[in-house]
Amino acid sequence: MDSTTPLPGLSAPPPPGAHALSPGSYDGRLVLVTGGGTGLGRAVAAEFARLGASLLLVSRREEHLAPARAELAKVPGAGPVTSQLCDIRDADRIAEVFDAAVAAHGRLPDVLVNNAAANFPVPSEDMTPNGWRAVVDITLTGTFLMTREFGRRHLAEGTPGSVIAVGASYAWTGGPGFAHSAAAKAGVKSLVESLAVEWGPYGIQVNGLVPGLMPHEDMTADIRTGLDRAPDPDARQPALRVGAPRELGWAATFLASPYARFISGHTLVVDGANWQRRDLVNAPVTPVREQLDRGPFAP
Ligand SMILES: CCCCCCCCCCC/C=C/C(=O)SCCNC(=O)CCNC(=O)[C@H](O)C(C)(C)COP(=O)(O)OP(=O)(O)OC[C@H]1O[C@@H](n2cnc3c(N)ncnc32)[C@H](O)[C@@H]1OP(=O)(O)O
Ligand SMILES: NC(=O)C1=CN([C@@H]2O[C@H](COP(=O)(O)OP(=O)(O)OC[C@H]3O[C@@H](n4cnc5c(N)ncnc54)[C@H](OP(=O)(O)O)[C@@H]3O)[C@@H](O)[C@H]2O)C=CC1
Repeated sequence: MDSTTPLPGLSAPPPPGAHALSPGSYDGRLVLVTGGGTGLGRAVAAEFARLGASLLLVSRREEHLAPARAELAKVPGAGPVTSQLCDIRDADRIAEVFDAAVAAHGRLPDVLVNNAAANFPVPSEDMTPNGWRAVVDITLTGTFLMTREFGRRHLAEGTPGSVIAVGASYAWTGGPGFAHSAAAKAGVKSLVESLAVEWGPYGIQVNGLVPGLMPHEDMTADIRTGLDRAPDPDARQPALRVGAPRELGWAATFLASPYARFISGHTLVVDGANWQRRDLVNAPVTPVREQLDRGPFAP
């Protein structure tokens, strides 16, 4: 390969509609996806549906859930798709969601995908206590409350289950400009490790799943604006491309499958090695305030 030949990077994923596991692998299984109405949650739900799963989508806004329900019900091979409105910070409402799952689907969810999270870019010195609380309560406490209810129900019934918690790689590295979310995701990673040991004896597997940069049309405006400031996102990744949401879905369907039953307490990163990236000569530091176009700090 001479210096003029373009580098291949990591190959493009198989096309939408392809699946890694056999058709019908999830027939008769119920998968609950929080935040399943938008973005990566909807993409993960679609891959379970393609393999025959029934779905229960959970989030706060019907305008997110209704179109997703309609779209996912049309996936060839999908089981019934229902949804429940719920703020995952509300433990009482979460209990009602599990009651509704049994009423609608005749079974507890076999798989819980904790995908819902909250995030906005902000320099830490500007962050309000309420802004911190909103992100940590949704991302960490909400994940705990959903997982606790899933575990309690299965322990009471003596049935097995699989939990996946969607994380972010700044759980390991810290996330300048996203300190609340990074701290919460570090908590999620730790929670996975604790619960995998606590509940393994009861047949409940608990794993983390971390997407790399996977742009999608539902990204919040301020994250989208931040990304738009950096042209050619593909060239900024070691894979020479960003991730496709379906790649997270394929990883999730593997992690909750019988082939991954001995994997528990693990956090799988699907990011083409982006979080491992280190340069001998780093790019100059741009302070977070400057990245976010903020003027000098004014207390
Ligand atoms: C430098 C930019 C680079 C960008 C490129 C990198 C991208 C990497 C991203 C990697 C990881 C991604 C992780 C994700 O989690 S993405 C998921 C994002 N999705 C969501 O957040 C869901 C939708 N979001 C929300 O609903 C809201 O943002 C919120 C989380 C705040 C919802 O909570 P709640 O309904 O309780 O919120 P309130 O409206 O009552 O607000 C609570 C306090 O938070 C303050 N707030 C809210 N939004 C913002 C904002 N955009 N900026 C600053 N502060 C905000 C709000 O003011 C409240 O605080 P106060 O009462 O003190 O005012
Ligand atoms: N996209 C990316 O590149 C990356 C994403 N991630 C992670 O992937 C996951 C999905 O992110 P993404 O799809 O991009 O983001 P989205 O903003 O599309 O999804 C967030 C979802 O969470 C739901 N949600 C937020 N707050 C609550 C709440 N209190 N109760 C119930 N549901 C709630 C929202 O639905 P509603 O508003 O209806 O409540 C929405 O569907 C998150 O865990 C995120 O941290 C990590 C790294 C990179």
